[in-house]
Amino acid sequence: MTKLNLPDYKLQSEEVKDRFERLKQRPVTLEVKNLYKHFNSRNGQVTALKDINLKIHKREFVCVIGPSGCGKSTLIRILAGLEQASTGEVLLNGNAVSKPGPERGMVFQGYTLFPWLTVKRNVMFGLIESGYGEGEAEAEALQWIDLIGLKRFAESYPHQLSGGMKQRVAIARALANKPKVLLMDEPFGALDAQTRAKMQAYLLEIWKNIDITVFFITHDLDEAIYLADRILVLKANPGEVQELIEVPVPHPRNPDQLLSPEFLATKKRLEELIHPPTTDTDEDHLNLMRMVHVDDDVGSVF
Ligand SMILES: Nc1ncnc2c1ncn2[C@@H]1O[C@H](COP(=O)(O)OP(=O)(O)OP(=O)(O)O)[C@@H](O)[C@H]1O
Repeated sequence: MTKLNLPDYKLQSEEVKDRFERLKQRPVTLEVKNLYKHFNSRNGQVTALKDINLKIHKREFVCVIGPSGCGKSTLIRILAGLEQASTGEVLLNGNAVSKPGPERGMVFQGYTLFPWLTVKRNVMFGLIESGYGEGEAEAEALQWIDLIGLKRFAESYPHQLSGGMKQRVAIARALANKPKVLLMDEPFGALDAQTRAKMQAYLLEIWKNIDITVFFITHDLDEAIYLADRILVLKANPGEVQELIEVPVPHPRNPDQLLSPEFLATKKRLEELIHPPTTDTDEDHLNLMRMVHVDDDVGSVF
């Protein structure tokens, strides 16, 4: 097998370097400071998050990856104000976050639409809650429904929509309240590969056109690289920052870049971080010895 000669994932073209320079000059929208989260469990205290520090700039797209149990969902729930930090703080445009608020829209994996409401009513829901009158909320909701390409389905119910369409409505519903930050916890995790790819392109298109900062959890390395400006890699037990990677893939993103050297170099680095090579255990050696002993031909393979 030919070995690919990949560049260092830290190597950035002038174009990418310039983009990060500009990005870092934008105001900080979301800041996490010295954040710890402990849970009490039957087996004692679990430190789900340890000393997390992070500054996310206006209109930045940050993806979060890490092994199961590294605290991704706990972190996004704290950012959403659904969970409290044990110590440390979260600041949104300099103000401490302690509960959910309209400046943070949320889209999670399960289809969280109200099944008894039409698409239009689902999108209107948050607007009515925040004080819009019926007519105004309807006009605003219809604009968002149009933007997500579901105008024909405004009067449909969630069960009449495909998975991808439901998530588009969930995105429209979150964005209708004009949040500053969109918090997404594996929003495309339940979709088939083709729909997922469409949703990624679609999300990037929306992000390009509106003033929104995105914090996006995923298990899919390609998805993280394709979408993110930076990727936050967490490790487990305790959940802490392992690396914050500046994705060296230029914008605008397109699916052809999935095979570009900088994309593959970033993926290789993420794989090293997420799935470090396992070392041989005593057990592996025992099994090998057993194989060599029982067979006359097997031995020649080694
Ligand atoms: N309410 C809770 N009570 C006790 N422990 C919890 C609670 N919520 C999370 N934990 C623990 O905190 C750690 C982080 O959990 P969390 O669900 O945030 O991880 P995750 O990275 O989102 O995992 P996954 O990728 O599997 O969804 C785990 O050890 C989990 O068992």
